[in-house]
Amino acid sequence: MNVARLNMCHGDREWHQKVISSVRRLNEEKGYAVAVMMDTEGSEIHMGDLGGAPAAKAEDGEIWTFSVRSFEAPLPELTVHVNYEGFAEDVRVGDDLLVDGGMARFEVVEKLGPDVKCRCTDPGLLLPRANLTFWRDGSVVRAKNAMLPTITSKDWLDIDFGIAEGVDFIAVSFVKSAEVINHLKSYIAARSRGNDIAVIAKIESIDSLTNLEEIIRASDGAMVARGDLGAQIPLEQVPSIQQKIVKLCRQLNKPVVVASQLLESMIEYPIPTRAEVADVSEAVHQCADALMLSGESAMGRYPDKALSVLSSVSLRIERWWREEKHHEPLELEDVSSSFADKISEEICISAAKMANKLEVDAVFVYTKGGHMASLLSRCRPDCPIFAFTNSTSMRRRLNLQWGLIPFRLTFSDDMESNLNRTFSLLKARGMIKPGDLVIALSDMLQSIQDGQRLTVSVRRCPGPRSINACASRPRCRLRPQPCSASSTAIRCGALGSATRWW
Ligand SMILES: Nc1ncnc2c1ncn2[C@@H]1O[C@H](COP(=O)(O)OP(=O)(O)O)[C@@H](O)[C@H]1O
Ligand SMILES: C=C(OP(=O)(O)O)C(=O)O
Ligand SMILES: [K+]
Ligand SMILES: [Mg+2]
Repeated sequence: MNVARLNMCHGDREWHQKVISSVRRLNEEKGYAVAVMMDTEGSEIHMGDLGGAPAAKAEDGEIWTFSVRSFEAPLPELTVHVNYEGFAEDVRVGDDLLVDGGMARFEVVEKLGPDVKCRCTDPGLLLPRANLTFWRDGSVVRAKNAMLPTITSKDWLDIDFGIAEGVDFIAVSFVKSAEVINHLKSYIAARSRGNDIAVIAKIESIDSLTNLEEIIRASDGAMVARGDLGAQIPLEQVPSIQQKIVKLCRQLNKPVVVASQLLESMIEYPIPTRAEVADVSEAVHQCADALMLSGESAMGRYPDKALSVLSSVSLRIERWWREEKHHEPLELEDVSSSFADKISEEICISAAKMANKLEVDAVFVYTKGGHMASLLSRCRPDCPIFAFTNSTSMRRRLNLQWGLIPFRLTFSDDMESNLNRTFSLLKARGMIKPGDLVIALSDMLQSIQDGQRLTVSVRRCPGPRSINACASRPRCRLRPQPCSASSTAIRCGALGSATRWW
């Protein structure tokens, strides 16, 4: 895994703090760079805790009470609490009430003050804190519920917690506009004392689709949060919207995560369905930056298996796609706003083209702010990109982006020494071998080399060549790491040519 997501809908801060400490400890002990992403709860409408019961079964035709009243455990029979006070006002008799996007369905039959009586029309299992949406005439109802804030007072406390803990990413649930992203970014800038936290917009509501481009422009990345998205729009629209968001993010040079239900059946079974494997394959083929598990690793029976399946399927698809040269090149539009940036952008485009044409074994990029690495990742070259940065937090952050294998390196003013040290570092890890052809580029060379625009160089890895130099040493970053009850994301694209070493 490359990123651990903490979903603030579940667990308390103390619990999340323990997960963060475990990730930190593993990073230190094993030299990993697993990043932490905190994910806000937002104003989602959901059921209560079912009075401590793990689940409740709703049968066809049963009349259930959905109430905004609070109850002492145990709950009265066939009754659930709803967390949103305006619920009874917003719904109308005849509305459809969907639990978890349709895992169970009810029809509203009567309203009695704070209580709403509903008849079960699709029987199913109700899980604690399950999401609720109500539908009228084929669309999700947007009444007073649409006015709820994107970041609630509880979310602000969670965000303060995230800043204090030094998380790497904050993912904002149910984003409706770019303003909320801008607001959060200034809030973070004022409080995090130079420790930049990237803000990821979760695309999972109708409003986020209406304002898609401005939201993504304002954010440092996006997540196609298909769980809630599929509960807000007709399901058949989700695949095309996923494709559109992934493409748009690449055009705008923002990392994009495809999330939810990738291997859903592995919550219960040790192997995925064929359809799930095809879904993973599609996301990899679309060149998404990262794929995210949720229930599979948060509460499933096979969290580590699910992660290995996600990793091995992605590896296989990437290898196939590279060997067969299956990808259609995407015409990249300009992203740079200044001339200096434009130079970096053009260098990256040329370097990626060169890497593919010369069939080099790797690209090295030396970057302090991460910009050059992300511009290179955007070109999706056919080889791994080893990114060297002088900060551990930037290293973790780069871990989300397609194709980047980030390392921390104390930069010296002498670029030759930087290069030699990185050759040694990667040789020692079996990631390159003597004789390998490498393209090195940097967004620091300009200042180091006193104005010379020497930013791209083609090298061979020094040392005696030996065919078996890197034989069969599995790379430690691919071993699944323990991660109880949080979501996990893996980054795509970094592993292609490395797989032949297995
Ligand atoms: N920290 C946690 N502790 C216990 N259960 C969790 C935790 N995180 C997630 N879960 C369980 O895993 C399911 C799927 O996780 P996720 O997609 O993150 O949440 P949700 O379904 O609420 O959006 C949740 O519905 C919940 O039952
Ligand atoms: C990733 C998602 O958000 P969450 O799991 O927080 O509901 C989703 O809805 O797909
Ligand atoms: K959430
Ligand atoms: Mg969601």
